[in-house]
Amino acid sequence: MRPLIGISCCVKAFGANAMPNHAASDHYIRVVLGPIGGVPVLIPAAGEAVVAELLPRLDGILLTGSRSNVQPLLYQGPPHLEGTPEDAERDATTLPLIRAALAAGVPLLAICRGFQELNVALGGTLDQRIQDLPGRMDHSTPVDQVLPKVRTGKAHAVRVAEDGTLARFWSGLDWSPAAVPVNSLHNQGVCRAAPRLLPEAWAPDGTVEAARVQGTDAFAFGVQWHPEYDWKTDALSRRLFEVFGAAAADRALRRENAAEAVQLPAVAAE
Ligand SMILES: N[C@@H](CCC(=O)NCCCC(=O)O)C(=O)O
Repeated sequence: MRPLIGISCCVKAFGANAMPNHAASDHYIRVVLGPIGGVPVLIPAAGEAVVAELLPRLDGILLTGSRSNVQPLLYQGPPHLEGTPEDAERDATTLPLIRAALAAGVPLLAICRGFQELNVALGGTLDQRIQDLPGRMDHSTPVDQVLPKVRTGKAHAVRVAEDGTLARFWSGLDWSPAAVPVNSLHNQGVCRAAPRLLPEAWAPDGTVEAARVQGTDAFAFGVQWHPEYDWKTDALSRRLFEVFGAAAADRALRRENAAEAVQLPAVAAE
């Protein structure tokens, strides 16, 4: 049985009359079907009650990137600059989803906005426009930029902790912890890391680029970059998804065994 991987959706207005749609990019569907080796299950941005129903049936959670941003009120931050996109319904779904997934030991991989959500869900705060802060780099992409290479190409290098979980995921591959090239499509980033979030990779300006969640044996990891865009050509991106997929497959097996164990007494009684 392939693991069921929940994918967080945004609420986006498009189509006839710009009606609201619950949507996730095709890249996330392809990466679940590809190196993760699972079956994609879209999680609508429909709030906590749906999370409670869905989570026990899932084997992994993939938190997606988005042009929208976590509402500042959720981390006691100053209001966004006018025109900064938010998605309150997504926040009302993903933050409880993250806390519940960690409590239940459901493997979780968080990408870009998902990584920022992970930090906020666990009590951290965000910088809203890294490019405006003194001494920091511009990690963003112009919104009118359509060249595919912006997503698949590399924008800067990150330094990776040599003794961390990311280094372990990548063991046996050809890479150097001093400089791993990544793409970059964000304005915001971790300001104060949540107490349970342990940073494991940094951009040259100190921006946290990857972190693991402490206090759980489950796979619980986030990256600020976008491995979903280049896993076909980048072995490090691909490996990240494969390790997550293996953790989800393990959970699927345990769920299946537990379901069989529950059924056994009933069979014996017949
Ligand atoms: N809006 C946040 C999060 C950035 C993010 O998740 N970007 C995804 C962009 C996807 C794409 O354009 O291909 C921020 O700005 O930090």
